[in-house]
Amino acid sequence: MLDVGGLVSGYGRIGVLHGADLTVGEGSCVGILGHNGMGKTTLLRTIMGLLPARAGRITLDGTEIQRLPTHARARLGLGYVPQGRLIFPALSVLDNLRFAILAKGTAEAAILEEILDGFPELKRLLERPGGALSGGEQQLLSLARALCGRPRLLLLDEPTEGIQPSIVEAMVERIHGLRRRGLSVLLVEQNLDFIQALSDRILLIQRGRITREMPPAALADPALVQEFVGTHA
Ligand SMILES: Nc1ncnc2c1ncn2[C@@H]1O[C@H](COP(=O)(O)OP(=O)(O)OP(=O)(O)O)[C@@H](O)[C@H]1O
Repeated sequence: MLDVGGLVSGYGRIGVLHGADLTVGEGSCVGILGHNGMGKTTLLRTIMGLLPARAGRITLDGTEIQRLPTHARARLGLGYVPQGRLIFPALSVLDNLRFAILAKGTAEAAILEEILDGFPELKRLLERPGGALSGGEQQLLSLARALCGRPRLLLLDEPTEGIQPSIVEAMVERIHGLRRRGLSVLLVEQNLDFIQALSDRILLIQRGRITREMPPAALADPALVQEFVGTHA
């Protein structure tokens, strides 16, 4: 479904991705692991069109999208949950969701009902300002917002960062549920249990390139984890 080849991007004169290659098959979940600063967020932002690709190709279901603006990529089925839950803190939960639906331009009531059925935790918080939610609740809102666009492939950037274990479990359940309904996922994550629970394949990113692929079971090997994951570049 997603095919990325030779992707190059960065910030100003700083190169970050130096020819990244990866694929995500229809209905599958691919996890990306790597030390801090290796380019995981940059990879997702470039796929979503928030950063321009300087070279390389991004193909979604056979259509080249690397030159399309972000909203066109969203219309073709890409959804993005950025790191750090970029919700509107002053808007209520309901208005945060409405805003996302407005951006999609589809019938509000039907989508709202569908989304809230999947997020019972948010249903009782609809009038509360987004900024007054706990970190985990904000993360669920951020996920719910991305789903308002009815994506077929979801790009998830460290969804468990700074949230309590019970919400991590809820996120795993939620994402499993979405996958059962056919959603594909590209997941950047430092939480090894989370990435192992969700991914069919795990890719390692080192200095802006995908250098290795491994099955999720390989994360049981502490030496391997020590070598490729962690906080030091
Ligand atoms: N807006 C920016 N301007 C300049 N350099 C940036 C910018 N954002 C990120 N970088 C640099 O690009 C490199 C890759 O950053 P990126 O956020 O993609 O890494 P990451 O693998 O997602 O790291 P982390 O796990 O810490 O989120 C880093 O060296 C970072 O300092």
